[in-house]
Amino acid sequence: MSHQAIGVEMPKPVLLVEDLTVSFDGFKAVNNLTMYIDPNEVRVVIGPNGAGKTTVLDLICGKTRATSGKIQFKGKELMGMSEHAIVHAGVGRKFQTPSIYENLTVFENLEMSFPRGRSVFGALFFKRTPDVIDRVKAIAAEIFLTDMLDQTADLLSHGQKQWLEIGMLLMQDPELVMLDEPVAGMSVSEREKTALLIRKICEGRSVLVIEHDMEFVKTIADKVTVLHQGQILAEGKMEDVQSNPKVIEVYLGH
Ligand SMILES: Nc1ncnc2c1ncn2[C@@H]1O[C@H](COP(=O)(O)OP(=O)(O)OP(=O)(O)O)[C@@H](O)[C@H]1O
Repeated sequence: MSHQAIGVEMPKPVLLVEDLTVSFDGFKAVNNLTMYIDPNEVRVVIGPNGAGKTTVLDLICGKTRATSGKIQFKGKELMGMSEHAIVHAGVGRKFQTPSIYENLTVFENLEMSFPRGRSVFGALFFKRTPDVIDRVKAIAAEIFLTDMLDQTADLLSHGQKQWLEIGMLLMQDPELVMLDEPVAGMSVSEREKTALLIRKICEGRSVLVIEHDMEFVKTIADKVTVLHQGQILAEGKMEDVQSNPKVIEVYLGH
């Protein structure tokens, strides 16, 4: 038997985070964090308030500079790159606060996020070509807003605005999508649809989500990482993490 036949082929992680630390005036908000995210994986980061979850996303998207460690995306080091270059490399992030244009239609909001529409010249000479229209329509269908394409965004419900923002990220076809508390403030039915949406968008890309709603986490997560005081307390399948006594003590038991 050859050696190759013995080993099981592991997927190469899309995102590799190793020994990541950020210190704010000596306080380590993220402390020696190592995690790997696979292609097509939905990873959910949970943990108590102040555990460092948002800071991890800030570090990956270049908003905050790490003190030390590695962040590699598809083999490319992201540390030291500008936020813009990180987006360009294929990492999209949705923040908690919406950044849609309320007085533009759903169509226009999506259209503006098409990569060609983004530079000054792109915006000036932007043409509503069939490929743009097709892409806007395809994304609108994914985010449940086909019937709202001609409505201005201010008429959308809170949940629909959140979907629109996810749609604007998807227009750029990122390979890693990061979502910070995507279902906060949503109704039960909007949560269910958001879960479907996340399970759909992880086909062909990876999704990293911060979430507090455990019922929602159960429905979307391939794997869960529990953060506590900037470090990983536990990691694995939701069932295992949920029954982990350490996790119950610091987080789920409260
Ligand atoms: N720029 C900063 N300067 C100083 N301290 C910071 C900074 N950013 C975050 N922190 C601190 O780092 C810790 C982790 O914060 P972070 O927002 O990442 O936690 P979190 O797990 O996302 O919490 P929550 O669930 O409340 O959103 C907190 O104690 C916070 O006050």
